[in-house]
Amino acid sequence: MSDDLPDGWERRVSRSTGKEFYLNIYTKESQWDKPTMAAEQSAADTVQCSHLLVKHRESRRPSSWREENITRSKEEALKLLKGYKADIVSGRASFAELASRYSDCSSAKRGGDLGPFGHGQMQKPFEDVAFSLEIGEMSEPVWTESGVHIILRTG
Ligand SMILES: Cn1nc(-c2ccccc2)cc1C(=O)N[C@H](Cc1nc2ccccc2[nH]1)C(=O)O
Repeated sequence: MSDDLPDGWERRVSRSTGKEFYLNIYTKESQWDKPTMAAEQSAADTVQCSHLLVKHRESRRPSSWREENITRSKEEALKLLKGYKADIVSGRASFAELASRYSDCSSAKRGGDLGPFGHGQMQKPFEDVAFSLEIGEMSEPVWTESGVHIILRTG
């Protein structure tokens, strides 16, 4: 066990950003947030999701690749997100098309795909809904400190 890390985790530094991150030595999954529990020893407990995030002026970081200074209200963000979901459900647009165009997350460049992740890697409200979805299922709006999301489980 590293000095102050739970069993199974190692501290690493990102070559691109110089930021510290944490590596699960068993599953090779990485996360920005400092782990609080011993690392899972099986990759079985992971899901893969895409999401479309709409930020608002109270978001943890009210800025994105789309808009340097995000000033919309929470109510306006939710209204936008519900409109995107309606377009996806109706078949007027695909999830990836709208996420790549409108998501305030940098994963927009991958159609909203976040890749596989396990417990403890994403903000808890997001994780709880992501792990509750069946593959192919889309969530209702989910609030995190980043903003409001719709989540599509893909794996
Ligand atoms: C968790 N994460 N993965 C990526 C990502 C993944 C694949 C390719 C490019 C970026 C970006 C992020 C991220 O935290 N982005 C934040 C916004 C955000 N906050 C989130 C909270 C939960 C899940 C996804 C989230 N994305 C930002 O750009 O301000």
